[in-house]
Amino acid sequence: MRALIIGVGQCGTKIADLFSLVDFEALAINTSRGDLEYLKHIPAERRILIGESITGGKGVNANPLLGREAMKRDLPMVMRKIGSIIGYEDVDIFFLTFGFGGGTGAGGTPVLAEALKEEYPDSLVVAIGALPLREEGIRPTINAAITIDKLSKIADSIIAIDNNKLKEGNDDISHAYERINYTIVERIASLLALVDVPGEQTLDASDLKFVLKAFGSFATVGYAKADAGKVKSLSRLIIRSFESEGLYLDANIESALYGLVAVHGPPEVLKAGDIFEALDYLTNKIRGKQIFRGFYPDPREREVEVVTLLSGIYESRSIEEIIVTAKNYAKSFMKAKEEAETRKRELLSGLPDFDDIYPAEDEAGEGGE
Ligand SMILES: Nc1nc2c(ncn2[C@@H]2O[C@H](COP(=O)(O)OP(=O)(O)OP(=O)(O)O)[C@@H](O)[C@H]2O)c(=O)[nH]1
Repeated sequence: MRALIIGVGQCGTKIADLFSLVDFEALAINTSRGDLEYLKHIPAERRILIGESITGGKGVNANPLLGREAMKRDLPMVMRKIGSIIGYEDVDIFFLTFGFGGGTGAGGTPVLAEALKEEYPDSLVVAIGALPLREEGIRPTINAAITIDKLSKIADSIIAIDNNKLKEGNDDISHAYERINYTIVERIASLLALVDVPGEQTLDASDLKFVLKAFGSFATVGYAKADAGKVKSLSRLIIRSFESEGLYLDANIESALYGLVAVHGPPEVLKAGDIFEALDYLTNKIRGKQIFRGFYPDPREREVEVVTLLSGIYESRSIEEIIVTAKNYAKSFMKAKEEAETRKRELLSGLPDFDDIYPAEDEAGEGGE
């Protein structure tokens, strides 16, 4: 299976950079030259500066209108670059990584997603976006809500990562982001690493594409890992991967349409009875009742790793909170704006124009003679 990871904006390019570290094909797109230079693993020729004519390479300061414009202006150059990386072998899935709350990622990602869909209709476009922290204030929430709406009409699935759910205690923010980014990459890389790999019962690219082709609804990746010697019940470990602590989005998994579970570990632990018990449980729990599965017994392995992907989710508290907050804010903002306009009209109405007060230039001249 071929996946191409494209990071947009600072958050997105940092995540793409980690994918590059674990050997995925990745590229980085940003309006900020400094942020592109800061990356460690994506080669320089795969870092694309956009919107230089608008921002001078200095970023868009959380303004998604500028992020959108930057991507639009430089889209031909971006698509040429992507085409040259792809060459003649098809890409199965484009993963676009970005932060929902910023300007470059939120504004630029939907534009790029649409162009990719048009140019590569057989490939999937899956958005992987970090949702803003509550304490960041209203603008990131608005940016996120509008971007969710746009992507839901373009992308095949949206894997939303709720920063609020992954941020722990008093972690300082840059460490928190770093840890969250590792978590995202570890989970998705583990999942992708198990596709098209020989095993007991395997997952291939078409299974993964089937699960992710979910008309722009939400998907979430769960994960659980344990020392093989310490696993008392594999079925409980599997269930843990998709119960709430395993997921990084507050979501009602019962609303999911499709699921996929991959289990990797030493053969003596991968007992069929245990695996089927957990799969039956998950199949009955989700609305769509379709679960794809892959078991990968590996005698060299000492840990058991479970990756779960649930898609077609349309009930999520994390998402609802953002949409409702943005809608309420928009409503009260529009009302305040209307009131301000009414007051302005009332205050200024009845004022004369200059010519009502001052005599015209030639009249003044005549008067002066
Ligand atoms: N998980 C995660 N979230 C991040 C990270 N960096 C920023 N964010 C989130 O992403 C949003 C900001 O997006 P950025 O990527 O920094 O912004 P940008 O797209 O580069 O846009 P501009 O900075 O405005 O040019 C905020 O809501 C942050 O919470 C990160 O490294 N990891």
